[in-house]
Amino acid sequence: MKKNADNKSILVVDDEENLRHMLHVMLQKQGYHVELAVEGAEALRMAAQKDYDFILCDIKMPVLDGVGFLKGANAAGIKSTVIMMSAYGTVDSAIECMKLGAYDYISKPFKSDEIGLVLRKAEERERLKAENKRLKEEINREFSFANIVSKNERMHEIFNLVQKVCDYKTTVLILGESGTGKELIARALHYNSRRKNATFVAINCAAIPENLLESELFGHMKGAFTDASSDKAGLFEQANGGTLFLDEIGEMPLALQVKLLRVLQDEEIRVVGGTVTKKIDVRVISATSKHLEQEIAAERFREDLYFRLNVFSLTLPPLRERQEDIPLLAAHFIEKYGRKMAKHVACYTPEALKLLMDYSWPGNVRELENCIERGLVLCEGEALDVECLPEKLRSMDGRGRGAGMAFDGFSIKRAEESLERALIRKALDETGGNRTHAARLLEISHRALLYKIKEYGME
Ligand SMILES: Nc1ncnc2c1ncn2[C@@H]1O[C@H](COP(=O)(O)OP(=O)(O)OP(=O)(O)O)[C@@H](O)[C@H]1O
Repeated sequence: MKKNADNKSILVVDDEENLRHMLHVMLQKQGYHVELAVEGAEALRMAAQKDYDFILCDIKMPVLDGVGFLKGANAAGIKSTVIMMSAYGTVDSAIECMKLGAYDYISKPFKSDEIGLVLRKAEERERLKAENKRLKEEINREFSFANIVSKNERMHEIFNLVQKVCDYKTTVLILGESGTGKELIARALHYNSRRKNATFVAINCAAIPENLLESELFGHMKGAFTDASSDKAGLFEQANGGTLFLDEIGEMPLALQVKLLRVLQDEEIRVVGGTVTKKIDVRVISATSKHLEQEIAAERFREDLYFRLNVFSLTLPPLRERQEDIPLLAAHFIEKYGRKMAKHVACYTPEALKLLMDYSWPGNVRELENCIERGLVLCEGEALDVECLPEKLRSMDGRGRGAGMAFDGFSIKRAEESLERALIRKALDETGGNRTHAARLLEISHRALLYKIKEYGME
């Protein structure tokens, strides 16, 4: 017979000598390393000393039967996968064993193929469990603080706050322009908390049509509306025990804001079309790039919900206010995409860095990440160079020409900032970094220049 068990260990527990012998021979042929016990108490002693992959255990035995063995195994924290063998008349006990944590049961008498099949199913489950564990660890690593890059003081204050608040159920509101890392911080809050083994569910409130958002969040009963052909659990239920991230909360329709407030206060949901309420334990993190105070003034956002969400708020600075992060983030993304594309790009050239530093990044870290990913596709050398960067960055030649073009949006304030930054850099270049002379060239006071250098993080 083909060996497929890869020398996995198995403990056979049965008081019938013939069956023990038959299983021993058969399982050994299939490649298992087999050991034997005659009843539950002996099996418990053996399993306490050695981690068997599987335990094949009879239900009816003298001294300690299968049910007693399972109870003892649970109490001793034995993690082996247990498969029960039930004889005629012990099916009820077999079901009790499943409730106690046995993986499956097989009815006696059985054919060798049957036992092989159950064991292979159990092996597949073990493989999936291990894979799941590995993926969870990978996710935990991905959203650990080590992967959130910054040396900016304000960002470090935020990391400290995240660490302080992550284990509490306190609702957190994350503010900041698009692409500043709000979702990344929300995930860090979840994956560094006691909730990390439960689900993190994210929803973008702006991306779901208004009429579907309620059922998406709270679930619906079959027939609640025309398309509700079956019961469906909502995101709150999926995130039970974990975290629900409500992105673009500023886009939530007013009618739904009332319902969300009630859920946050009562910690229970009512599914659409249902009559009963369900208790839920969900930590809610919300985020927006809008000014919610302005939304409240315009009567588009409820003040009471704002106070409920804003128990603890974190404001992420835009990338243009933490320029010192640009080289770090660029190196981080070069490493990340270099690895993904299997390309050995070590770093960036000084000229490329200058362009990255001069640009105002209206799309913040996301825009920088996209720019580096695109750059790596084009890059043929050891270092990311100017020609791999998008035209909009290159059109700023460091002499201030086209500086306004570095800004993609419509905000006059941001365009002015972008132009000011480029002119300051140009003046500093021209004067070899002499701030007094640069201020003179710029026709502003020395004090004003120092203030602007600090404000734009150009030190
Ligand atoms: N400090 C950082 N270190 C490493 N990667 C970052 C950092 N900040 C943001 N990123 C990356 O930038 C991208 C955008 O971040 P994220 O989606 O969290 O932004 P956001 O503020 O939620 O954007 P939006 O408001 O548009 O949803 C992501 O791929 C994220 O991993």
